[in-house]
Amino acid sequence: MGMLVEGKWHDVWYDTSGSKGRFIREDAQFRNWITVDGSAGDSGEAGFKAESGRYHLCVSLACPWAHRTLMMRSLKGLEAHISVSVVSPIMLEHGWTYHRDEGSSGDPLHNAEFHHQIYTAAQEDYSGRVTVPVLWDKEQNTIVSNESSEIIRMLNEAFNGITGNQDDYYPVALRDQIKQWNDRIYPAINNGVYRAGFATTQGAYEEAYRTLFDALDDIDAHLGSHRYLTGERVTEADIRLFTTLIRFDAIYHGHFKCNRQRLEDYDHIPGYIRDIYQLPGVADTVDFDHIKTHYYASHRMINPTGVVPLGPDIDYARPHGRERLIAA
Ligand SMILES: N[C@@H](CCC(=O)N[C@@H](CS)C(=O)NCC(=O)O)C(=O)O
Repeated sequence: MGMLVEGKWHDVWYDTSGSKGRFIREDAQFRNWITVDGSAGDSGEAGFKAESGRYHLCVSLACPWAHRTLMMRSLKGLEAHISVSVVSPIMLEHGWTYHRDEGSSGDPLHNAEFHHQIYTAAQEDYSGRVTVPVLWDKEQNTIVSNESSEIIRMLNEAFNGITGNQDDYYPVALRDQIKQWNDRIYPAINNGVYRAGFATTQGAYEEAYRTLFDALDDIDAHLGSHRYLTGERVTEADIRLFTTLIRFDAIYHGHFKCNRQRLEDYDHIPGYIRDIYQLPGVADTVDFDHIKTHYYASHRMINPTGVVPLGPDIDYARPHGRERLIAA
């Protein structure tokens, strides 16, 4: 774990000393947009036009933020149009790497050994965290975006003319509802599990834990009468929630101390997880080997031995029974 300072790699863990032990996630810095016609917006920088074969995603199969982009790529039928490389699940003093012997696909873009080389290839003097996902433009040789919430919106709408896939996970009529869910779920759940797991004081941990389970309780109750968060159709809010939920019992419950209960012990959340898991193509984006190896073997500050637990043994392919909520 580390970061770049003016293009040079430094091996440092998250600094919580100025925030009373609270983990604060840094904002992503590359925030450009792919559009249908490549229009650059008002700021005048070069635009990014949706084209088949031009863009590439660098992901970790372990990372819930990167997982959003893989899910959207799959649901929108973009596999043949946007290529992917996968980092090693083990992230230690060099940050994310492309070590093939540890399960990485290698880096087809620059044959880089380290993911931070992708950042300095885009911007020589980059300062900041070196995260996945990264959406890379092979034409301009630069990073379009390293913010998953924005990448999934681009994948949802910019490539429809190329794929013919018109499925809309961010429909205009549901945007207010989606925003309300995202605004609650991001701090309390997506980032909430990290706030619990990376807290370095008892108070910071307890605050995150309570907020997390309050939100999960509310969602479980909501899902008792709604198949998906906004009702009858899957939206980006479900995709964003799913990537945290699918990791919860295997990782966050133990490793991040989110252990009031397992998600499997809720009434409605387990069926909801399986419902999304069983959407076409989604199961193929879930890799528990990478997920478990990454968290348990990389966060040596939390798990110094790096030993990876064998359980839990949960069958996400078993029937979910949630079709009944559509007719209700
Ligand atoms: N806001 C970013 C966050 C991405 C992120 O934090 N990814 C984690 C992996 S789960 C990462 O790469 N962390 C490395 C680091 O912080 O040094 C997004 O949603 O894309």
